[in-house]
Amino acid sequence: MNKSITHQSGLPTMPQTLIFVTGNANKLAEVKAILGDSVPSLDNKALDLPELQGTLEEITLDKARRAAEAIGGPVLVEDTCLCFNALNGLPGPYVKWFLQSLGHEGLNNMLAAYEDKSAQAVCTFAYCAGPGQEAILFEGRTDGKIVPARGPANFGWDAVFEYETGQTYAEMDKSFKNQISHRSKALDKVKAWLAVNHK
Ligand SMILES: O=c1nc[nH]c2c1ncn2[C@H]1C[C@H](O)[C@@H](COP(=O)(O)OP(=O)(O)OP(=O)(O)O)O1
Ligand SMILES: [Mg+2]
Repeated sequence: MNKSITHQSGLPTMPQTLIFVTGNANKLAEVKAILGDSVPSLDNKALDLPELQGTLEEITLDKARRAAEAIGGPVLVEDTCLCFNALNGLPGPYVKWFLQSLGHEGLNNMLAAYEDKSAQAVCTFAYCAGPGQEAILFEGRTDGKIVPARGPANFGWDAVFEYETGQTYAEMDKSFKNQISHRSKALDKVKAWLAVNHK
């Protein structure tokens, strides 16, 4: 159970344990590696929450609300998008379903008609203090381009996303990915905010 600090007003604020809710073990491993001991109160819960359709902000805010209701306390969630510039940002938040149906080759084929293979990896974290509370967003973006798969295929679209070094995310040392990734950029903002607001 979460313990909470009580303000003079009597309203509970900033409970000590923050639950990161995700159904994705690879995301969890990266979040733990990036945050290290900097957020000692972080725990996690494996739940695959239903996701709304809409903008990435709407989807992540709604995901946070559902997570806070499921957990009954403060939560962190994140939603990851892969946005193809030639397709005005699609598949974006729907990349999970495109990847599941079409695979790495299908993601490449989606861009066959376009010269522009550039893409952005976007990670949006949301913090929600509890059921019925408004969530706050933290976004990180990394530019790259879509290439035929190279490297281990064990995490989503890592093998088809090439960074400016010429390596795909999948070919990188994990520690290097965790320095330059969309997720690490978003977590820098989360970390700074938690340091002030969540003790
Ligand atoms: O760094 C990444 N490198 C490669 N692929 C990635 C990355 N991060 C997420 N992904 C994949 C997982 C899923 O196919 C889609 C995002 O969908 P998304 O809903 O955010 O993730 P999910 O459903 O697996 O976990 P969650 O329970 O946190 O919603 O992109
Ligand atoms: Mg999901």
